[in-house]
Amino acid sequence: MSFRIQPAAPARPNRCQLFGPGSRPAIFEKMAASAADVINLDLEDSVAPDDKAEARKNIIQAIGDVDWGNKTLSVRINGLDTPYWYRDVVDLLEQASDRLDQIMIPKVGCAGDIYAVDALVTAIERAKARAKPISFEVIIESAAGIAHVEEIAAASPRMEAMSLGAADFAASMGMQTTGIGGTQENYYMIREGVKHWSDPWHWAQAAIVAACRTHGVLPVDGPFGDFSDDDGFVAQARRSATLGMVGKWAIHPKQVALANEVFTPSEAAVAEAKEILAAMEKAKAEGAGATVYKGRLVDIASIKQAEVIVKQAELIAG
Ligand SMILES: CC(=O)SCCNC(=O)CCNC(=O)[C@H](O)C(C)(C)COP(=O)(O)OP(=O)(O)OC[C@H]1O[C@@H](n2cnc3c(N)ncnc32)[C@H](O)[C@@H]1OP(=O)(O)O
Ligand SMILES: O=CC(=O)O
Ligand SMILES: [Mg+2]
Repeated sequence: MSFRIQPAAPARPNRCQLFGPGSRPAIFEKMAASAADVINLDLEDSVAPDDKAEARKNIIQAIGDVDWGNKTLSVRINGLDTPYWYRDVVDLLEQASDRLDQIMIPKVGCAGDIYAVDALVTAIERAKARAKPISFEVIIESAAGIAHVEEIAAASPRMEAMSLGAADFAASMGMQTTGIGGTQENYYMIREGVKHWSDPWHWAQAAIVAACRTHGVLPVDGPFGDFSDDDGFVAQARRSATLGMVGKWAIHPKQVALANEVFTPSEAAVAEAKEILAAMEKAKAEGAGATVYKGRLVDIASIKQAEVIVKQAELIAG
């Protein structure tokens, strides 16, 4: 371990982030009633330019009027390359109730993008004597974003979460696909005439996880566009969970239960983790740093691995 201890990420469940367009207020109550840990009301790409102002009003009203329970409530503002974002921030911070927890900043390309939003948010919070500071989450969805991912993760104490946005990421990278996440037909290796598909999102996800874990930020997998393909969603989510991500977006309500299931450690996984901890306690009492569990090595690093699973389960159980 480096001299610097790895900071813990925020201790709150983030298994599923359910999105809905701010221009579609009829679904807000349904979103609130869902089993998602995080709600993302959208002002950005699911809202047409002519509807931006109305969507802002809908969201500001719903933040105060709807019972969001104990969910993390977040609004995705427009990107810093648009004429909309400053008005999103000003109106949300000046007019929405303190129930708003978080702002999601899309298409971040460098730490300076976060600095700009932070400066504006901080000024309004001071002017309005806002009781609860707004936290930030960002989307890595451009070549610049992934190139500067670590400085972005470190950009502000407000930073709580970072998602991979597969759709815009693919476009920015010039990838030959219109699919949003998941298996890509042409990304395969071939051996003895048999195709073996590989994962084109893997490296970006791993870079995001490393940046997030270095700076105490929650790494999250973004959208999976084909909401008719449950198996594809689950396979993508399982890969993300295995890599260290804590949750995934749902762009349709049917994806919420799938994400919650994948990102909640199973009873069997928790039981095994606890058995490893017990085996290591016994080894320690006997003066050993390593022992054998089910025919395989476990040692002091295994304690940390097992604790990841046990702590995650405890966090979700509340
Ligand atoms: C690449 C990105 O940036 S992704 C993030 C931005 N995108 C978004 O926010 C899109 C979010 N999703 C949606 O807008 C919608 O789910 C759509 C357009 C994909 C599909 O909408 P619909 O055609 O209404 O879906 P469908 O008919 O299957 O809806 C089934 C039910 O779920 C409801 N519903 C649909 N979407 C949502 C949602 N996001 N949250 C809660 N409930 C929803 C519908 O109102 C309907 O309810 P009902 O049974 O009471 O009538
Ligand atoms: O905003 C999300 C994306 O995939 O793009
Ligand atoms: Mg996007």
